[in-house]
Amino acid sequence: MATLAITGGQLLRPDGTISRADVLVDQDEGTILELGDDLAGTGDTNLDASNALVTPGFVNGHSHVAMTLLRGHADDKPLDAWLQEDIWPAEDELTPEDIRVGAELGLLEMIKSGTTAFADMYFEVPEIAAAVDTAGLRARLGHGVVTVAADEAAAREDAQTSIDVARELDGAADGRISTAFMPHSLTTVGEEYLDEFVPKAREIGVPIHYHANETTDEVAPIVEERGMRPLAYAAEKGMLEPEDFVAHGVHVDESEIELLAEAGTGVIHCPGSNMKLASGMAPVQRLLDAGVTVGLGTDGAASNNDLSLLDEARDAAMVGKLETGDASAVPAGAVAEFLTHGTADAIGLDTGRLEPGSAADLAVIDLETPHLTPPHDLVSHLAYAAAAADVKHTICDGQVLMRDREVQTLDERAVCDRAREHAVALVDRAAE
Ligand SMILES: N[C@@H](CCSC[C@H]1O[C@@H](n2cnc3c(=O)[nH]cnc32)[C@H](O)[C@@H]1O)C(=O)O
Ligand SMILES: [Zn+2]
Repeated sequence: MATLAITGGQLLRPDGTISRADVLVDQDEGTILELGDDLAGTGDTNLDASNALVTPGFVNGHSHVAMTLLRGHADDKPLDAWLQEDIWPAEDELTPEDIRVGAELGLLEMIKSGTTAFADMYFEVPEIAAAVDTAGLRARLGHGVVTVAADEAAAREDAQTSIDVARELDGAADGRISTAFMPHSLTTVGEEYLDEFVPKAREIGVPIHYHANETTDEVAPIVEERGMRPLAYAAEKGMLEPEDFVAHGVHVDESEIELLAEAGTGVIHCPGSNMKLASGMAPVQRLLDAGVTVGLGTDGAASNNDLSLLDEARDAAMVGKLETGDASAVPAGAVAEFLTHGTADAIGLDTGRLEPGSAADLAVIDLETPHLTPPHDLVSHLAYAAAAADVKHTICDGQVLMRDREVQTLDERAVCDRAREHAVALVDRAAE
């Protein structure tokens, strides 16, 4: 058995407290063997965590990782115009190789900012899975279905692809990859396709993930046409099960909050994207008060514009206070849960807690820097002051993905060079 010891650090425990502990990892099993006062010298390899905070690897509950190629391509527009005028035309030009290159760039950024697990909706998913396999992260992947502009044959094929991808890739990358059926949203996928394909997702036993109630423009047509709130419609379509999770949930009313709480369906809060596209402020504290499982996501890099969950954590705390007018809303402890097991639970991945037997997915945050001094409260630092560049080691499934800020599984220079070339060529093609 190969072992790894992470020694000298302060450890974020599943109950949200922080105390001194070393960690011993079984690298073959990818699990934590032991937590102890003095495990220095017990591992085959050692990572130094002195004057550092050891946390579960961060979990990104909603992303479109290959969209890194479109970072900075279209800014300062609302959702509908942004998608229709800029993003979808550029995405029409994406080749499978572009998606592989964009995914590698996104995964590089995730590793460098302490993220070890994520949920992702995109297309050419086998390319993304291959990148995840190489990079070493854990993921729940799915093919996003859009039927609005498609004829019936193309729409059914798109939905069938989402089912096939979910079936075929589940368990890939030595079990680090799981999947979901991913209709894009309740307004971009026709009812007949939900009726046909939601039961197929249930048959193969995968969760359903979709964008919901992101903007008022998405809520109004459903209320008008059907006389019911979008999430009541989702429940009627069988898309509000405990394993399912929706992105955004910005414009949800009390009846929908209750539906989510009763169903046990998770909500992935994406405050950066919601602010940038001016979509609105999700009622996160009310969701928490009602008992809804809330996670955190960056959304794609074209609406954020980075994939760092530490930025997202601070945004979540700040927006939570602004939305309620109450400075005690969405406190640091809640944000620490969003970063770790809160989001893992929402997307159904068994990670986010550091205890013997659990997944060895960890991030080590260097505290030896002015903006993380003094150490009154390290949970506060996690929520309000830490940044991506403070992450010095990242471990997933017992493997060291980054050591001393040096990524081990991807060649940083080569990935960035390739991404630059592919992104420039892509935007040129889209402009033709
Ligand atoms: N099969 C579809 C792709 C769907 S993937 C998921 C889609 O979600 C888009 N997307 C990214 N961020 C958001 C968001 O915040 N709301 C809605 N859609 C988004 C993204 O650009 C991508 O087109 C097609 O071929 O067009
Ligand atoms: Zn999205």
